[in-house]
Amino acid sequence: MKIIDGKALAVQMQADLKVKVEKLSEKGVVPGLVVILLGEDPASQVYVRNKERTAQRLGINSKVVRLPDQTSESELLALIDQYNQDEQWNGILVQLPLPAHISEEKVLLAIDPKKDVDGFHPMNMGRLWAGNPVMVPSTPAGIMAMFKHYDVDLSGKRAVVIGRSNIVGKPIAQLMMMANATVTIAHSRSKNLSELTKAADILVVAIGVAKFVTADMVKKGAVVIDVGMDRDENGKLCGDVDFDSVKEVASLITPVPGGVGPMTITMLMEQTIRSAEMSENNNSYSSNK
Ligand SMILES: Nc1nc(=O)c2c([nH]1)NC[C@@H]1CN(c3ccc(C(=O)N[C@@H](CCC(=O)O)C(=O)O)cc3)C=[N+]21
Ligand SMILES: [Mg+2]
Repeated sequence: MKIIDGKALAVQMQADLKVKVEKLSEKGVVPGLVVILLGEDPASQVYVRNKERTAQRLGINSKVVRLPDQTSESELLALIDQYNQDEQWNGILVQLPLPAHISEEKVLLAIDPKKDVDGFHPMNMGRLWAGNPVMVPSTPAGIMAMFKHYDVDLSGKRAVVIGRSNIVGKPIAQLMMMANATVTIAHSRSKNLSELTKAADILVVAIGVAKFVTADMVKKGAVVIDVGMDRDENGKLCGDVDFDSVKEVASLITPVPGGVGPMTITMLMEQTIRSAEMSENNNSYSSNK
C-alpha cells in the first residue's frame, strides 16, 4: 500500500503555478479570483480561507466577498453581473451550498462561462460531456492530476464512482471515461453496492458519509480516492473511506485530510491562471481540441 500525498503534490504544482503567475504579471496580466460566500457555515469558512491564502501565496489577486445568509437572489445576481463586467476579475466562484431561498441553477447560469473557474456553468458542463472541456470542476481535475503523477493508467480499467453529484461524481466519471476507463456510477439507490465496488480497479468515493467504504468492499490492489470531508464519532475530520482498514487492501489510497482537498484548491488556482491567459489571448474561450 502506498499513500497518495495530495498535500506534497499540491505544493509541487503550486511552485510551477507561481512561476506562471510571475510571467503573466510581468506582461501586466495579474490573474484575479473573486470568491463569494453567503452565510457563516464553519466548513465553508475554512475552505474559502484556504483558497484565499493559496491565491495570495501564488501572486493571484484575490478577494472574498462575505455576505449575510439573508442576501436576496437578485442582489447576488447583480453582484455576479458586476464581476462579469469587471476585467480585473477573471475567475468568479460562488461557494456552494447556497441558502435554500436562492436558486443554484440561476446563480451558476449567471456567471460568465469564461470566468467560471469552478466549471459548474451548464455551458462548461456540456463541453466536458461533449469531450471538449474548457473549465473543469477542480476536485475531479485534481484527482486526474493525482492519477497522472502516480502513473495510474486508466485505459481499459474498471472504475467505479460512488456519488452522482454535478460537482464530483458526474464530472470525474466523464474524465475517467475520456481516459478510456470503463466507468460505473453508483449512488444511494444502487443495489448490491459492494458487488460493484469489489470489481473496481479504481474506486472514487464522493457520498459524504463518514467511513462508509470498508475493507470488505474493496478489491485487493485497487486505487482508492476519497473525496469525503466528514467528521467521525469524535468530531475529527475524516473521509468517506475507512482509511485504516482499506489501506491494507488498496495499492494506492488518498488520506483525509491531505489528499483530494489540497489538490482541489490547486486546480482552482490553475484554472484561474488559465482564465487569465485566455483573457490575454483576445478572450479566446476554447478547449485545446
Ligand atoms: N463553488 C464551490 N467550489 C468548490 O470547489 C467547493 C464549493 N463550492 N463548496 C464546498 C466544496 C468543498 N471544497 C473543498 C476545498 C478544499 C478542501 C481542503 O482544503 N481540505 C483540506 C482540509 C481542510 C480542513 O482542515 O477542514 C484537506 O483535505 O486536507 C476541502 C473541500 C471545495 N468546494
Ligand atoms: Mg451524490
